[in-house]
Amino acid sequence: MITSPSRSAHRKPEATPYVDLTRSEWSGLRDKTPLPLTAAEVERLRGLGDVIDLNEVRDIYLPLSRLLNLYVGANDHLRSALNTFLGERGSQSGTPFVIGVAGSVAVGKSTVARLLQAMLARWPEHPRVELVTTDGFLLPMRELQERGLMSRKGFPESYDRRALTRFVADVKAGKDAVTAPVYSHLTYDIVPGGRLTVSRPDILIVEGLNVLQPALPGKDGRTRVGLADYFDFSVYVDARTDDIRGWYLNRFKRLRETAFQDPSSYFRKYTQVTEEEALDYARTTWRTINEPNLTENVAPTRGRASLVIRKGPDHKVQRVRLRKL
Ligand SMILES: Nc1ncnc2c1ncn2[C@@H]1O[C@H](COP(=O)(O)OP(=O)(O)O)[C@@H](O)[C@H]1O
Ligand SMILES: CC(C)(COP(=O)(O)O)[C@@H](O)C(=O)NCCC(=O)O
Repeated sequence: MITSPSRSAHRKPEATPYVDLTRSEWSGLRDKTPLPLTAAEVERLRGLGDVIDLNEVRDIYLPLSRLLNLYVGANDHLRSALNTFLGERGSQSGTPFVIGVAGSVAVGKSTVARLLQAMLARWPEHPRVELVTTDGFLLPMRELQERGLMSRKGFPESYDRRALTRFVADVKAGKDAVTAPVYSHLTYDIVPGGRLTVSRPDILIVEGLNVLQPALPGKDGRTRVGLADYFDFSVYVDARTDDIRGWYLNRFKRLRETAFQDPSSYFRKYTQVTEEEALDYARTTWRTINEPNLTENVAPTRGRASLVIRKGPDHKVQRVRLRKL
């Protein structure tokens, strides 16, 4: 009797634009890239509560540094092809390669961004790497209060998104001395008169909660060019929401013993109450601000990232998903 093969045997593997790699598969892709940082340098770049060490740098961030070096080189070729085509209308000189780093509050994206900055700057092809965090583009506290947005801090509407996009567009266009406002975690506000200047870097890293958000349509209903449209590559730092919540609360506890003690800290009042009372405030902030923002705005942008790095409960990266199409 002839039996037909089961349906599933015939089913083609589902087409996906991603390649999923385990930690060890990904770490094997570092090839012979040398380790450019010392343990002391990694220590200096590590954020509060993060556990990144030299093993993590070797296994996770070296392959990424190698991949990005290859991408920057390929992008230069593409740029010269475009310049040849455009002739006089092409850009005068190289435009920076722009990398977005996205993820929840307290997921550790600033450590990832700082590590990438240090590692990418060691390549002779692109030594000038600038890092900008989007918190500088938050509306000043007074304006957030006036608009009733204090409990929406970090949500897309709490930023001057137009200024942020203009900033990245200007850097990408190769303008000299482009400036951005500066935020202070200490005062929980924009630093009055503070400016950060970026001058024609080889690479610009833009780190923040909402960097992968699509642009809102204009008043005429037309789509606008958004921040992420200027990215040549993007990284989403991912983890289970419960783990991130734990990291947020732990960090709050440790900040209470350190940065909050500073008389100019906005959070100084939480050093004057019991730890339990302070933690109650942090739990409420997580539940009413950071978690809804993660669920409604940040996590839905994950699929737009060129690379998703997934951390386990111990902060160590377990899996990596790279966009290949
Ligand atoms: N209230 C605070 N006071 C001082 N530093 C803070 C405070 N909140 C966050 N930070 C620091 O600011 C940096 C950015 O934090 P965050 O925006 O939560 O992003 P992530 O944890 O993903 O890097 C971290 O290095 C963190 O330790
Ligand atoms: C400043 C932040 C919005 C992060 O901004 P980002 O650098 O991602 O633009 C965040 O750290 C924050 O302060 N969130 C408000 C709720 C809280 O106090 O945790």
